[in-house]
Amino acid sequence: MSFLNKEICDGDNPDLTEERRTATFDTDRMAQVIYGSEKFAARRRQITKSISRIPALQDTKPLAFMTREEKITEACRELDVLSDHWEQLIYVNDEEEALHLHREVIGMEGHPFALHETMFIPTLVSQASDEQQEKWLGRARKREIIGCYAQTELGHGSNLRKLETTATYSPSTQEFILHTPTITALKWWPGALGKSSNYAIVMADLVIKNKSYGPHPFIVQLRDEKTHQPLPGITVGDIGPKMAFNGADNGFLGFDHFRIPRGNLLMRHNRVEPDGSYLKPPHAKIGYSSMVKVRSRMAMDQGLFMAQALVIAVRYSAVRRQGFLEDKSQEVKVLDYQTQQHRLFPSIARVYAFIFCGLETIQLYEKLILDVNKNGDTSGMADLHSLTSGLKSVVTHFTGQGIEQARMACGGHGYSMASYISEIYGVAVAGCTYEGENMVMLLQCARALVKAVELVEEGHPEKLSPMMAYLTKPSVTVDLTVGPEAYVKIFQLIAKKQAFKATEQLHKFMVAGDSRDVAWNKSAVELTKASRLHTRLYILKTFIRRVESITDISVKAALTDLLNLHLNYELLDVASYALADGIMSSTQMDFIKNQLYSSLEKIRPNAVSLMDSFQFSDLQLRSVLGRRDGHVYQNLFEWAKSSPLNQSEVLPSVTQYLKPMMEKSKL
Ligand SMILES: CCCCCCCCCCCCCCCCCCCCCC(=O)SCCNC(=O)CCNC(=O)[C@H](O)C(C)(C)COP(=O)(O)OP(=O)(O)OC[C@H]1O[C@@H](n2cnc3c(N)ncnc32)[C@H](O)[C@@H]1OP(=O)(O)O
Ligand SMILES: Cc1cc2nc3c(=O)[nH]c(=O)nc-3n(C[C@H](O)[C@H](O)[C@H](O)COP(=O)(O)OP(=O)(O)OC[C@H]3O[C@@H](n4cnc5c(N)ncnc54)[C@H](O)[C@@H]3O)c2cc1C
Repeated sequence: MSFLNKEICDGDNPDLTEERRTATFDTDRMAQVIYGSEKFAARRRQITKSISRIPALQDTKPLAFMTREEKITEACRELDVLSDHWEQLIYVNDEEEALHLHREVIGMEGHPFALHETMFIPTLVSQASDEQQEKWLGRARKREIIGCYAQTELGHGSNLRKLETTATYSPSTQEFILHTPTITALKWWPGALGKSSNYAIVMADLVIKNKSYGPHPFIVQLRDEKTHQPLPGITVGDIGPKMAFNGADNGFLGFDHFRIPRGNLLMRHNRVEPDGSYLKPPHAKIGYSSMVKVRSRMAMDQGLFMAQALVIAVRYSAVRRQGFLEDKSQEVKVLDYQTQQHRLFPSIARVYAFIFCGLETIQLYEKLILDVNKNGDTSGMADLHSLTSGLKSVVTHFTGQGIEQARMACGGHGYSMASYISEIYGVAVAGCTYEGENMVMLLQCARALVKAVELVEEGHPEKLSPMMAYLTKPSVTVDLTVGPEAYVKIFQLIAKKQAFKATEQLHKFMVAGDSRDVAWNKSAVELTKASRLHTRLYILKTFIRRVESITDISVKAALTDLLNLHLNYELLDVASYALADGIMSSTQMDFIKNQLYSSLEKIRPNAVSLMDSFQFSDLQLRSVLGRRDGHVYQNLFEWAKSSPLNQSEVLPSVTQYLKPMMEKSKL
């Protein structure tokens, strides 16, 4: 059966058309699985089509040739055009549609509303009282004001309890006095803070009558709404160019005894009364919920970053011909090399795995916020925190690796900014740092694991959350030919062993006299290993659950091949643990390897379509190598010709220096 879409393929590179002809499934159906529903997958296509009909939303010149100022201006121009067409393009206030619109039109290099949508509004939704929402949320949603999330300081990011910015309550005036006492207390890094935002959520240490209550969120106006000048008492600016994200004005911010009304402390869960008495929140970490929101989205977002790089690399690998196999009359597509498949296909499997996890964690967060806001029920917070802490660390790490492999898989052209892969890499790996540095977050996940192991050791396995239940599983011999469940069992044993070993090491140091903190630090590497295994087990199980639930037979078959590749690749990747503990034999290792290689062959005919199914437009991809039509070489030449260096034949650097130098040498 062929699922070739004639309309799209006419005039495409015949090598790509051939790939699309061999697909065994319908890419529209696969898109429904990727994007969670038929409705949203269809809406995405509809929005993409509408965007393509608005000339002002097409790219003006390649981003690679723009300065930072030009990138920022271009993003703002696009935002302005978008806001004129907002209601005609998407359902207002639909978060997923808005995200798609931004991703496609503005791309990934950042824009003034990125933090407004991802952290400013979500903080108002989760932390502001009804009265406060009445005052600010509507204005924020209508984009009358632009906000960001200012938490990290020059001296502290990971350790929130040591943030130095203070918000001291003055009962006589019923105001908070925001102050930056030292240079290290300057807010540093917040996206869109430097030049674009006129409001911010500021995390500051709440101080009442000389007592510190720790970091709390405040809404703060930074700039005059008419002139956009910083208000007196505020120092604000851009922190300069970064590895990527250069369309964003990450900023610094300092306060000089800057006064805000009492009502600017976000008071949904805690309160400061006029006399300065403090009402505690129902959970000590409820003020951290905006971070949990972004972390809960990161499996999806990182999956989509890696997907973009892989669309580019897989399509390019199907049009790039180099070397020979049997037939010496024509060079082969590089995608036919086993090494190329081994470089790319496991990452394709991870993309799908991360996205399926992301769909779940986004829903878990939405449910949690509903429970907290409607019923004051915070019981889900600890589990979601440990899950998303592990997940953000694991997915960002593998996404970075996968994108870098995709770049190398494109040979020399991958290194050119025409591929756009270097930009995707730079943007994606920021995720290893933002929303909690990966090691720090793996150690947060480990706290929950150690607690769970201790419960088992203390004879209370019934108190374990479902995610931790595997810690009670007995060791068994497993027959891998049985299918996915057998792989899960082995993975569970490996993860369980590591969790117990790391906890044992921690306890050993404590018994020897170390404090828990010191013992924790001496066991930290082992603890992070346990967190990674625990998280990878979760990802693996989600992948299996999702594939089992699919009803379309051809889509399910294609994803089953991908799942089998994932199971074998993941198990092989952690085989050293299994071998060391005698969980797996070397014969089983050979079985896994053979399964892995045969999965590569099965996936090969579907590779292009597995990536086409993400239905990224060329506008969103911004890649000469990854174009849907596969006309790579002509367009690379056009792209190079548009380089500013090629706008004149003789550059000033030549007339000013090289020519005189050569003339001098002739004398
Ligand atoms: C229409 C709209 C459409 C659009 C809508 C769009 C929607 C969204 C789209 C999104 C897409 C984005 C893509 C691109 C844009 C990217 C931009 C980049 C953004 C980057 C932003 C940032 O980068 S923003 C700063 C993040 N900065 C951190 O991330 C600091 C890490 N640092 C900590 O987060 C704390 O410092 C740390 C370590 C927990 C210790 O906190 P700490 O010291 O207070 O606590 P302890 O360690 O002592 O822990 C004591 C006990 O608290 C427990 N616990 C701790 N946290 C908990 C919690 N949250 N919930 C429950 N429980 C918690 C813990 O588990 C312990 O429990 P136990 O005692 O039982 O073991
Ligand atoms: C692109 C980008 C966008 C950002 N956007 C925002 C934003 O919008 N708003 C905002 O407030 N912030 C933002 N940030 C800041 C970001 O959240 C912090 O950089 C991040 O939380 C890490 O903190 P840090 O820089 O203090 O790292 P550090 O904690 O200084 O990390 C340095 C090293 O120390 C290690 N380390 C630190 N603590 C521990 C520990 N307890 N145990 C073991 N190892 C440890 C880390 O693992 C790391 O290797 C952004 C950052 C980036 C890169």
